[in-house]
Amino acid sequence: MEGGELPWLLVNEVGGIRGILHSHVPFLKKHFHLITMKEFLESKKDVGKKVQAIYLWWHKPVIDKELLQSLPNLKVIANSGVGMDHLDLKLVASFGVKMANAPRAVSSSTADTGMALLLASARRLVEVHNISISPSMEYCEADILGVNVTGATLGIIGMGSIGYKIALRARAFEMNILYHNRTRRKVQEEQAVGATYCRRIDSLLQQADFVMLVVNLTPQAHKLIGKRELELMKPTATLINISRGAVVDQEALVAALQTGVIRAAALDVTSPEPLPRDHPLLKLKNVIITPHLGIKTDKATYMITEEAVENILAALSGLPLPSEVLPS
Ligand SMILES: O=C(O)[C@H](O)CO
Repeated sequence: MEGGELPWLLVNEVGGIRGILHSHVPFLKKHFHLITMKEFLESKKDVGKKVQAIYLWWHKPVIDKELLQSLPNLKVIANSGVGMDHLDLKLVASFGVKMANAPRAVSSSTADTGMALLLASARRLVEVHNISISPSMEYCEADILGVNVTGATLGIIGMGSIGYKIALRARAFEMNILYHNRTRRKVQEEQAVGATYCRRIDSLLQQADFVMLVVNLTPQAHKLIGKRELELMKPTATLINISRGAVVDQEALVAALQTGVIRAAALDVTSPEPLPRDHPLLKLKNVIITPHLGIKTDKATYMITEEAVENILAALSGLPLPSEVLPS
């Protein structure tokens, strides 16, 4: 890609599985000279001093000490999503580099993904689709019986902006809503979506028909849901994870799904992603897995790039970043 007077922005690749979408490139090129990781590495890194910003697309490129050392004029890293668990925030900050995420763009589309998984699992959409396209189309009624969403209790663990938007959607489905969050929401906010606060996760797990995980992956959230927590859930309950795979003890989840400790799981995130093709979760009928679909709509992904550009331009002009993330 040819250069100009524009600031240099490093991206993992254009297109491909881990590359920014081709449709975003004209917009990015209005503001930046783009350089891909491949071009950067092929340049024997001597263009490193030109790079002022990195746009992380689906957690790539990997930001390590070696990369940071080879980019002496790097000012900012913008992330294409809200979760920053793939970045060593302290390491990045120690190089004087600012970081930003994209909370504005992600919350509605991620909440939609959560609700889509909830509905699909409740009504066994993948199984019934497979029956519908099978040559014989033979099935018994029991094979397609789902569970009710209307009137069921949804337990949301993690009531940030995504969790709250899930509550808004669940209310329209006439669900009872419980939530757990480190900080309790204001009473007016709870009332607006009809959500009841559970100080203890255990009590939410015991009451919910659907448990939705929406927490950030912090050290405290690692394997937050393990054997003990799964055993607290109702045998008719469904676990939905749109957070991070590591929030669930996957071995315990497989056992719980195989032995009927819980009814089903719908997972947009796993650990690792994707799972090895022989992983037991891929063989279970009561599991739906999607490939970290999260925000992936044409509009939301574009909004993420717009939010990233806004943050990068602010950092390069020495202005406050609209969605700066600081190491805790
Ligand atoms: O963190 C997010 O916003 C999504 O999961 C993409 O990583």
